[in-house]
Amino acid sequence: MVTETTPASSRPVTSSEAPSGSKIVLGQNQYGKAEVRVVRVSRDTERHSIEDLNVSSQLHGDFLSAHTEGNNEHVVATDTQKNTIYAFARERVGSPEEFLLRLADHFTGEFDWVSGGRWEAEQYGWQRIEDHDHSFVRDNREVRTAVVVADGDRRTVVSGVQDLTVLKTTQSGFEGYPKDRYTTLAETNDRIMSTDVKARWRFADGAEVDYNAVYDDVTSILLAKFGEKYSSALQQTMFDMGKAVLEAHPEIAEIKLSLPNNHHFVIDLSFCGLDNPNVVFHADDRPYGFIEATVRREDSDDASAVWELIPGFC
Ligand SMILES: O=c1[nH]c(=O)c2[nH]c(=O)[nH]c2[nH]1
Repeated sequence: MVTETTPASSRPVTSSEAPSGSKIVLGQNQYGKAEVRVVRVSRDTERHSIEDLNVSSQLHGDFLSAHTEGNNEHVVATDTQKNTIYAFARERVGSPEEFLLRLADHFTGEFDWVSGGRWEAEQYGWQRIEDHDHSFVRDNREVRTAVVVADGDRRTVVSGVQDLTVLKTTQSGFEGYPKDRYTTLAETNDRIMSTDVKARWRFADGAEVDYNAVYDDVTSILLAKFGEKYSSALQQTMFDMGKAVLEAHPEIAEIKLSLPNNHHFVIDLSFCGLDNPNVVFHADDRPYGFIEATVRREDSDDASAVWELIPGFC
């Protein structure tokens, strides 16, 4: 007879029977290599160029026996996934979206049990130093992002931008909001408005896209709309930004925006007898207002399964 020393309730469940009697099964799972930093130098001529990416690969498919039996015959090693990223970069990158689509096709085509996955990239910009052929300075203006979700033959491409910090010194206000006993905020029709633009736009299935050109145009539209007209609230400006992107790009089905309101408070300088007509501000880093929305075509398809794989957006 085996003597029990650990109370049954605190033992890990090692069989497929939970204490409640219901069977324990493997739920959603994915695995791969995260954050493979790959820098590709194009050096066909003396005038070099750089593509600087941070790529993650996650496979979906039949990996049941790896989890439940320790059988790795389906487990394409994460190390192999990393090597594949480097090897594919040897041929070309082109755009993060095309690069990820090639990885998706490779892994789903090469391994029968890989039914799909999620490939993601951040891309960092470099600018030439004074038109130099092979010297560059990192352009930290923003980070470009791309995600490809594969599910069988379906490919969903979501492009994006983040850390694009913008500020306007006037033509922004916030008035007409409800006042209750907790309200202290003064109404204003002249304030600084600033945010770090984080956006993701999903392409309609099967769209033929020049991803680099669309990226440049979408970021220009977002910037132009931020400054263009008087803002009654960040909510209004955000919707205008998203709407303008969809109006200009029929191949985009929807765009999600996630915008912190980087508050700038006017400092009261009366303590030393000075006025302050919106000249000196305190740039507060927290707390911040947090304004998020999806702007979409009314008849766009439901891509909620894809968005579940892209956290951080409502
Ligand atoms: O643009 C704004 N939207 C808000 O919802 C809000 N709330 C707040 O206190 N300030 C602001 N500003």
